[in-house]
Amino acid sequence: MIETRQLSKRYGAFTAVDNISFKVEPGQVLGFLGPNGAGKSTTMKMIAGFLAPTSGGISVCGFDVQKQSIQTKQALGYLPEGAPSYGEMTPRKFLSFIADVRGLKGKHREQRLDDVIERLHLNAVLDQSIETLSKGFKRRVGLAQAILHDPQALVLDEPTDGLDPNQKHEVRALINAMARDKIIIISTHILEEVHEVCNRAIIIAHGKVLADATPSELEARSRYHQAVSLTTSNVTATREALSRIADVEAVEVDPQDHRITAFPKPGRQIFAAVSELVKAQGIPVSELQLESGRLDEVFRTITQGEQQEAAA
Ligand SMILES: Nc1ncnc2c1ncn2[C@@H]1O[C@H](COP(=O)(O)OP(=O)(O)OP(=O)(O)O)[C@@H](O)[C@H]1O
Repeated sequence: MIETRQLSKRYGAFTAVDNISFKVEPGQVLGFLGPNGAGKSTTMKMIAGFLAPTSGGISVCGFDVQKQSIQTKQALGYLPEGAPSYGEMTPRKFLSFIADVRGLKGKHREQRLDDVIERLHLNAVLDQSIETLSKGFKRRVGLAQAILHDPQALVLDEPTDGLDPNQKHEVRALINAMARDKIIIISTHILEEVHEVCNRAIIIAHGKVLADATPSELEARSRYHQAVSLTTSNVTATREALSRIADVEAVEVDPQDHRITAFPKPGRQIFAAVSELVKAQGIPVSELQLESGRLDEVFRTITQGEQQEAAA
């Protein structure tokens, strides 16, 4: 388990992380979301033991991060923001160095090195200096060092930053494969990533936790939750017909793609009624979709609401 207890970090008078408490159990992939400067990296650095908290405590797999730093580092893999240090080293030398620091020996050492090199597809760049690698490869070298000792807990700061769509997909698959028995915390700006890899999400802003829920629970807070969207060439008539359905509260047309969205009255379901209407009136529809909710809208509402409160 990773546990933070009333964790705070202040830089002079500025509070970057403000009284954050949470527990993450094995099998959970926690997505840490928040606008720029929210305090995500600062929290992750404290969990990884790279930054001392101003107050509060952290334990990783039962070890106190500050008092048992060696045991914590054995139990934890950490991918910091940006590229690995030691840019003049090649990935081969860098990973070999990390293997030594981690105390890996003999056959096990070779197996772990082979495993991460293969998983992160590093073979082609093993002998090129890290500083000359593309951003995506630098990120993958960082990930390789984080998982090299096969730790029980992983803290990954923006693991897919700089990767192309194929690489993003592969790294998300890797995280999913590791998720079964590990404790994983990732920070991300990419909301679709939350769906693909996380089974829990914490939204923070100004160093405070504003939401802690599953991605589905967050989506259920969206005004699009249970709304029905469709695309048709017959926009005006369809809009009018939809607004006459008894359980429809409002109908909106996206000014950009002319997609029509019907919103249900609270607690009502409208998908069946909309489908029947489309069939009965022979409306030419190219897409008809029941919306689960939009995380981007929930994220904006939660974080901007907090900003407005802070300004008031
Ligand atoms: N060493 C430092 N001295 C003073 N302020 C700092 C220091 N490190 C971070 N901060 C401030 O603390 C706040 C939180 O920073 P942090 O990097 O944790 O945010 P973040 O959520 O990771 O942002 P991003 O999404 O942009 O990476 C920011 O306002 C940042 O400017």
